[in-house]
Amino acid sequence: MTGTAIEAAALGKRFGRRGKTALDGCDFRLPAGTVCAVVGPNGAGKSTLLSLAAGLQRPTDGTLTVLGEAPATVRERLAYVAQDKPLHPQLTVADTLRFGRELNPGRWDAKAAERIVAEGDLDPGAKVRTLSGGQRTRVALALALGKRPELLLLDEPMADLDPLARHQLMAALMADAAERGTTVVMSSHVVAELDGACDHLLLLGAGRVRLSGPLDELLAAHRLVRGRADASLDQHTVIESRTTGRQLTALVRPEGPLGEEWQVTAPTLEEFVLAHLRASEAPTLRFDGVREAAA
Ligand SMILES: Nc1ncnc2c1ncn2[C@@H]1O[C@H](COP(=O)(O)OP(=O)(O)OP(=O)(O)O)[C@@H](O)[C@H]1O
Repeated sequence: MTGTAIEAAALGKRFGRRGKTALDGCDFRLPAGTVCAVVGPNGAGKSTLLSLAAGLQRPTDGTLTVLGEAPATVRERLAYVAQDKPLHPQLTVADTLRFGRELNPGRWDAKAAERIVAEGDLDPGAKVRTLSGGQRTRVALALALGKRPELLLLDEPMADLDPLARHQLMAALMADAAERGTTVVMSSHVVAELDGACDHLLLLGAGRVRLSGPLDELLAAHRLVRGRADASLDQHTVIESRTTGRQLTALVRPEGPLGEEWQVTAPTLEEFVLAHLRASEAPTLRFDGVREAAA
């Protein structure tokens, strides 16, 4: 699949007249067919962005297009799993999936949905209200995948799953997305669960885009350096540096060759993301083809 899955231009969302600004001047483009991680500290605007993309809220500034259209007009082509995973508590698991089929005539994939449920050993006759948080997550993901969406929006989908279930569901989700070219946009606080799964990153901080682009390009623009605390990194953009005794460790965006006084390695995804989360003032970096509007 080619084209753009989501595009934001000067996107803003404010709650109430004098209320909180959740998103402010966000510009980014997400190509179709990618698996994108949305990362950022609490309150950064991740859930707001996902719910705007799902067409459940409207921007107060700028524009957001999803699959080339206004989000509310493409609801049939996307699936959204909210953080609280609202399901009907009185329905059984089987009824819930039946409901999914009725709501999605002509596109419901019963096999895909039933497989997700079966892999969790869920009793199809069990009422949703009797399920654990993790089991409900599984049913919500089954509903979402059964819909055969072109775009899957997942808000911290794995938060209440045990590590084995998380691993297994993540693998099932990624295999399904790869097979069908589904675009997946997934917010998460667990960087380790994104490693190997995501090929794109959108890092938000205080409602603004701080990193946007293919993960490999973003990572390749950074180096982890170790050296003497008195050596200079003046020529480079230092994202974060720490000094322990006489030793300095820093994540940098090199602006030229790094001198021989530095021991240079590629940062892991975790090192890269954590450094950016800690360094909230680091300059924005994007490789998504979007030219940032003048501040
Ligand atoms: N319905 C609302 N009314 C008022 N303020 C809101 C509303 N929803 C979100 N906000 C505010 O907008 C900001 C962004 O919230 P959002 O839930 O999008 O952040 P988040 O990045 O998803 O956070 P978390 O990681 O904690 O889930 C927060 O300051 C929050 O208080």
